[in-house]
Amino acid sequence: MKLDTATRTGLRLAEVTLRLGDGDDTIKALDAVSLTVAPGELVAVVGPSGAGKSSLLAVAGGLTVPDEGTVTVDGDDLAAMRPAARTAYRREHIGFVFQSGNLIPALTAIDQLRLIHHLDRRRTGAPDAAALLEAVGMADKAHRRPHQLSGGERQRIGIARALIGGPSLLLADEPTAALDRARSREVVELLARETRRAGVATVMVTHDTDVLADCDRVVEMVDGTLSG
Ligand SMILES: Nc1ncnc2c1ncn2[C@@H]1O[C@H](COP(=O)(O)OP(=O)(O)OP(=O)(O)O)[C@@H](O)[C@H]1O
Repeated sequence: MKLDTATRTGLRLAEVTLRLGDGDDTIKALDAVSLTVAPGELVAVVGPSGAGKSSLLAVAGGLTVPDEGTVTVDGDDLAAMRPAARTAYRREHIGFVFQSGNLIPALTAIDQLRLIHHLDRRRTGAPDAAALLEAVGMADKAHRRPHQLSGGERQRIGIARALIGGPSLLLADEPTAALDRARSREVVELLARETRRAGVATVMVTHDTDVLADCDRVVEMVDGTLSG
């Protein structure tokens, strides 16, 4: 399961500004935001509703190109890529974890991972599906479908699926929103452990103050600016 992580430098946002809306309604969803996340580091982003947390994940993941500033993953400038190249780059280097796992209902746990592996055939050196299920503590439930799993178990599969391509960057959008307190802690502990083991730079947006102790660093967004 060893990946070549020696050349990784992680995520770097430098003076990123993103304007949304038109005309007089234009707002700065991100206002000169700078953030560096090292390989193996888990950074939590907290802040009130509308502060710009989703916008931060969108630019970090190359889903939105900022108006100003640069976003680099392992030194590769996302904004400088053509859209098709950026999409390919995202598939190959960036993993996403969603609020509720977003699993495919008809597929077993291991097939959720194998599907991504299959779509991403070009990758070499990525961890195999069985090993990843083992790593997230789900080896004994590999053949269950999502409706036969708890919310926390589904989220474990969601994390394993995000890691299957051996990404450099992992972006998690409120991964504990659907979970109770104990399950939330377990899922974020897992995220922290896998972040370190896989040497991935992880950014997690959360409203959940219970899970912050398991993060390496907490930054706060207010009105499109970052502090912490
Ligand atoms: N397409 C859009 N057009 C105009 N304004 C937008 C658009 N999308 C988001 N916004 C505004 O940009 C700001 C930042 O939104 P964003 O979704 O990034 O906040 P957030 O911190 O993720 O909020 P929440 O915690 O509620 O998810 C908000 O003021 C929002 O109203």
